[in-house]
Amino acid sequence: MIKQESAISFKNVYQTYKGTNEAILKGVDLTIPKSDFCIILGKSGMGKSTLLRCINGLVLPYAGTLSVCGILLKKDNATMRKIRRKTAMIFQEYNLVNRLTALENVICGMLPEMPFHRAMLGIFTDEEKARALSLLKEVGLEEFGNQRADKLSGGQKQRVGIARALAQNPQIILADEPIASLDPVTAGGILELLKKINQKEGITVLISLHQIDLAKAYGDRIIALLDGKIEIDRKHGQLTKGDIDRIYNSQGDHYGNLSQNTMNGTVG
Ligand SMILES: Nc1ncnc2c1ncn2[C@@H]1O[C@H](COP(=O)(O)OP(=O)(O)OP(=O)(O)O)[C@@H](O)[C@H]1O
Repeated sequence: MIKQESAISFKNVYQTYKGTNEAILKGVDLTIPKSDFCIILGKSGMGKSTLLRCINGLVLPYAGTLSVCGILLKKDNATMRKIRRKTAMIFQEYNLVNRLTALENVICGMLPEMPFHRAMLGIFTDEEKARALSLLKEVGLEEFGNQRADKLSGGQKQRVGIARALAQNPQIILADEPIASLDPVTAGGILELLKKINQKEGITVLISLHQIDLAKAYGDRIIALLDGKIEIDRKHGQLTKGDIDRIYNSQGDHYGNLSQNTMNGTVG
């Protein structure tokens, strides 16, 4: 078997926030190979967002090692810049600039690579505009380039968020509850799009979700955080009811009886 290079590698990683006594991540060991499409489950507050934020250096572990695309995460600007150029984030609330058009929002993904004066003055080349347009086409929004971001629907905004992420030419996409504000059909469309991008371009995709049914439908791999560690790590189709019990009903029952709501619906 050919050994796959890893995109992300956590080794015994601990993380905490300032002013918090207890660690959030307590010895995370996790290897994500290149081109994985991996979904992260876990009860609210278990550290899914924290795990994603560690990967692009928004928060830093205090112990253990974390490598991203072969680069060891360290608290120096040069390393951070390198890692941030390889990782793009997609957010639950889209984080678009409302007063800009869809096209301009996509171009925002290219700003780190642009000369400072052009980025400051908003002077974009025809090539950059054409690339942004082709990315809008890729996410199905070719005709919405001139639409202000605040005039788009939630699903359209998230598609612009995905196009903006792609404009960064990332090797890894980190999506933090990207469908939490969307209806089920639109949500499925967004996961479908991320899957297509993963398959077509080989970009590693890591998504935190609360929807077990969608995690099972789309995740090639499903991991779950519990008490600061990776409690469950399953390939597509292997997640069991017992796993779901462990993820959501351990330590007393925060969510009522497991049964119906966690097997099929949204939890969090
Ligand atoms: N900036 C912060 N400062 C202090 N504590 C924080 C900060 N961000 C998150 N936390 C705490 O860290 C823990 C993990 O939060 P995190 O957002 O990573 O969990 P999550 O699993 O993504 O939750 P959810 O599913 O509700 O989004 C929580 O107890 C949260 O209160």
